Amino acid sequence: MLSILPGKKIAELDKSYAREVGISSWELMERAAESFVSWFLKGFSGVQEKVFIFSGPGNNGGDGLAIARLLSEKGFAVSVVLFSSKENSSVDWQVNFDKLPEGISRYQYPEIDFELASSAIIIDALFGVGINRALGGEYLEVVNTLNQLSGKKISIDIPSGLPSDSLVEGVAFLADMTVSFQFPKLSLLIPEHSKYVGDLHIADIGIPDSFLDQFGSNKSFVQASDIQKMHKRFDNFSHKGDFGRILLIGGRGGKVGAIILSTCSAMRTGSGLVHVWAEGASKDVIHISCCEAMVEGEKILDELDKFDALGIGPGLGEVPQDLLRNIFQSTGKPMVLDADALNVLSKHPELWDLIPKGSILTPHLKEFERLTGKSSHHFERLDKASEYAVQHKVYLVLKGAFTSISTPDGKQYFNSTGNKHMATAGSGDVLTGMITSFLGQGYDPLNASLCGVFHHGLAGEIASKTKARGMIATDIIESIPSSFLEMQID
Ligand SMILES: NC(=O)C1=CN([C@@H]2O[C@H](COP(=O)(O)OP(=O)(O)OC[C@H]3O[C@@H](n4cnc5c(N)ncnc54)[C@H](O)[C@@H]3O)[C@@H](O)[C@H]2O)[C@H](O)CC1
Ligand SMILES: [K+]
Repeated sequence: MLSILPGKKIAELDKSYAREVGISSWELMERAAESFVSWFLKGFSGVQEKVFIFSGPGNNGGDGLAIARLLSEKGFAVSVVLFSSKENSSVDWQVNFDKLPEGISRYQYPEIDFELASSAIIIDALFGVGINRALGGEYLEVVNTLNQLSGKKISIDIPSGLPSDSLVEGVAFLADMTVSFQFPKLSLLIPEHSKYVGDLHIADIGIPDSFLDQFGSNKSFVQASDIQKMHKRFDNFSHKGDFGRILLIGGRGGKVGAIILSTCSAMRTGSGLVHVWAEGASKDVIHISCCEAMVEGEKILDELDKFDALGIGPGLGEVPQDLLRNIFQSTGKPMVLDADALNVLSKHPELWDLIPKGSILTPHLKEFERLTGKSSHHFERLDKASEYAVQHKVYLVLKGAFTSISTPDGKQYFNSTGNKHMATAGSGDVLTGMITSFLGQGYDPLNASLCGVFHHGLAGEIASKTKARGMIATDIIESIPSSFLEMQID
């Protein structure tokens, strides 16, 4: 799992890692440049466009110069645009400046004709995590000009102008892609910054996770290799009881579709037995839509103990708070709370401390707002999510791009899968079914949340390969099995 360190810790990280393994800071920069170039070659090998690299005065600019050299060695037509004099630039910048091969065109800003770069690939190496104020002067001018150009735009480490741990002030580079070193900076994961970041890629520069752990960050970025280790393994003697018996509660009135999506998702996630509590005409509809499920009447609420996990909320509609209160008081087991169950909690804070410890709440941004009030930006929302999780000893899954999972012990995990096509009706109901399924299969609440969120995103990515904008929640469900195959989970 990749620790996410604050920007101001990164210089210290570089220094102590270089000392530990006996390499120079220049060698670490070279690794970063090599890692960027190997990513670049995967997507841009053989393209005819010129490459323009805009290099600022610090080590981000130094990365840019090293990348210029490496790309030129690979045969790309590279130009660099410089801003500071050699003496006013960082030490490793100077080393890389001296290593620039003859074949690279050099321009000292403002002596550059932007017509030359109009359809070139633009690489932004103006500022990285060392930015300490809003862009001004010639940097503001150049970023404004670059933002108008039509070619592909790539940022090194972080789009110039974005601070690594707080909200942008003023102008920043609008990248199509950002290649961030070792781990994503927190700022790259917040919705307000997505238009600057574009597609995010993480370039490994060889600092082991265990080394990053020493810096004691409470935030981590979760990738496929982490998820693989979290899955439970079942053997050939396993029977359906081992895969858990769960109860989903919702689907009243006109919202039966929501609980059907959760039910089918839970089945596809591997639950052995899925029961659904529903009312009236909903019962038949559920039976027809998911014939593997068992549909229950109100009596089942007196037998909650026989279930390994509960998922409450999708399509539940408005219910008296007593329904939740009774459920909370009759089982101490962690459960998943979503949608209308969260709306009841928003109106009745007196229920918060009755929620069984270790339960998983899965609000989208609006539901979270109803629960904890308006936030002025996502950094504040993340802090509130963490506070809520710690205070009420629950897991808070805040849904959206890079869904965050806040834990009762104050940690925060960010998911790496999913895409914009998943912002479709019912997508959240699918997630509820998946997390409840993992919980019922005996995963602890953290692993159930992380695996649920990860596979939900991966299934969405798989489905959108053929469905793109036309993808619907049912397509995500159909792709859950492929997400297991892709991750080699049997
Ligand atoms: N482990 C890693 O991730 C590695 C990252 N590398 C790269 O190094 C940069 C960070 O380099 P640093 O020199 O600390 O900072 P910057 O390049 O961002 O620039 C700092 C430089 O700029 C001045 N400054 C700050 N803000 C402004 C402004 N608005 N206007 C003008 N000048 C400004 C500041 O005073 C400094 O002089 C990291 O992002 C990676 O790209 C290493 O290459 C290897 C390991
Ligand atoms: K940059």
